[in-house]
Amino acid sequence: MSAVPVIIMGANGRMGSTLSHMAVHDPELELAGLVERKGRQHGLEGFGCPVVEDVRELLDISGAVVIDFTAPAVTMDVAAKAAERSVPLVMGTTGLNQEELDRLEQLASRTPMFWAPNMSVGVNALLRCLPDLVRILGEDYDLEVMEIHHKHKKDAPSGTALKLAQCLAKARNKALDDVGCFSRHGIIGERPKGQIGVQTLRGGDVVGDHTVYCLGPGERIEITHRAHSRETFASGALRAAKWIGSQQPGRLYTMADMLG
Ligand SMILES: NC(=O)C1=CN([C@@H]2O[C@H](COP(=O)(O)OP(=O)(O)OC[C@H]3O[C@@H](n4cnc5c(N)ncnc54)[C@H](O)[C@@H]3O)[C@@H](O)[C@H]2O)C=CC1
Ligand SMILES: O=C(O)C1=N[C@H](C(=O)O)C[C@H](O)C1
Repeated sequence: MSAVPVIIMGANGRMGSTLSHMAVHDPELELAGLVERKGRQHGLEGFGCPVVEDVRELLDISGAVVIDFTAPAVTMDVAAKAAERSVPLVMGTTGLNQEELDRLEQLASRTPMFWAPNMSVGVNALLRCLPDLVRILGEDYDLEVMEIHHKHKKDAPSGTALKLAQCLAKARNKALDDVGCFSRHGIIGERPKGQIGVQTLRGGDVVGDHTVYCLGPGERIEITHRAHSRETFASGALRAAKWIGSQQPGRLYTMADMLG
């Protein structure tokens, strides 16, 4: 089978750089092009592929897949351009609002698209198990999610923490918008039954930690996922890049679809 040509957005970013270094050593992939802002392109010429500012310059590459870990406005822009040219797209950007996610669903009718707020196998395995845990524990266990990330992260809470909390709420047939609590300060009174707390810590160079707490009478469960390096996320994204090209347009695919 021939190598899948990949185009990497934000190539000098923390994720873009990890993806580029991994893709160039993967025999099933061909690093076909890099996209980065003017003034941030230093060192990228060393990859030996075209380096551009506008992804449209690369969308004619036959069989190409675009990978995007940048920022919401950039992701929405590249999604529109990829849809226009029917180029498959894998996105990991977080901080997208519901309107933006709805727009991605619409654009996915024109080309296969994949989005996941966390591309690690571990977090996605946890998402699979949580509904059973919540159902078995019942309503007497208070549910909280806590996340820690490096000091450069721009969005809060993390996309993963939101996804975990949405999963917990859904397991109780609730919407996170109705039961989520995103900050506590001052005389807040007793914790309302059924509330799902989501708390954010920021500092240092933490790659990404997430803990789900189930706090019950006489006991508690704490489940923690810690990413040891960004390669964990990048390997999920590169696997998605190899997978997405053979999927039909029509919906926004995610890790659960790929992992089966
Ligand atoms: N889904 C997942 O598994 C993961 C998601 N993320 C998310 O990925 C996103 C990026 O994270 P980082 O790599 O840490 O950020 P970063 O700030 O290190 O990298 C973003 C890169 O995008 C570039 N960029 C900005 N505008 C651009 C444009 N118009 N065209 C091309 N490049 C442009 C920036 O110059 C920068 O190099 C965040 O939303 C983060 O939450 C991060 C890790 C894992
Ligand atoms: O910005 C990051 O670094 C990460 N972002 C993702 C998120 O918001 O959940 C995934 C990962 O935890 C790293």
